[in-house]
Amino acid sequence: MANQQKARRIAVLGSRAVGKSSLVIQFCENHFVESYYPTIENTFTKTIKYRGHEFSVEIMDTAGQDEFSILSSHQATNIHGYVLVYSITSKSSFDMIKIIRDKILNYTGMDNVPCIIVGNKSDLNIQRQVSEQEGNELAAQWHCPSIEASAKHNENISKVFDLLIADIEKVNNPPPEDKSNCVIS
Ligand SMILES: Nc1nc2c(ncn2[C@@H]2O[C@H](COP(=O)(O)OP(=O)(O)OP(=O)(O)O)[C@@H](O)[C@H]2O)c(=O)[nH]1
Repeated sequence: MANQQKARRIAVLGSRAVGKSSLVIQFCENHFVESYYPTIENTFTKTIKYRGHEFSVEIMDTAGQDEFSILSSHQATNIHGYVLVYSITSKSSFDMIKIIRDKILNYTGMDNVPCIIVGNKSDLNIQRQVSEQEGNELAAQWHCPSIEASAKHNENISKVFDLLIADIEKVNNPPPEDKSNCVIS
């Protein structure tokens, strides 16, 4: 049973041109696309190993969101975890992931969902508009991991998906409750 693959669905969301497709293509196909082609929607699959288990992961690369776009049902439901991407060079893209997460929570009716905050384009430090601390503070508020990455330089890209799978598994297989403090009267 240990070798049986578990299927997981991940959606990658964020503003336009923050590097969602670049990040997914770097992860699944190991190359960087310099040119910019706006995405409508694309799905990729990849096997990820996490703690001795193999996960068959379907990654949905979505069109860039703005405050007026509406999540489609398949972007918000039947998804195990979300990669919320902003660019460290764009404060508005950072603000957009807060709007997107609110839309996901509204849509799913959940208080929290497994996700990871990704500050992409970390190679463009000179154009930085969002500090690493701002990303970390938001992650602390949402109880999720955050990471800065560069799809261009393939920095921290596979870590994004490892951390998200870990966050998803925390929800699906929570550690056993510590009953040591139970008092039976
Ligand atoms: N310097 C740098 N450029 C990047 C990086 N990631 C993506 N880009 C560039 O940013 C532009 C947009 O990248 P995409 O991956 O198409 O962005 P997207 O978020 O998928 O865009 P939409 O499909 O419109 O939502 C492209 O020109 C990429 O080459 C990165 O890590 N560093």
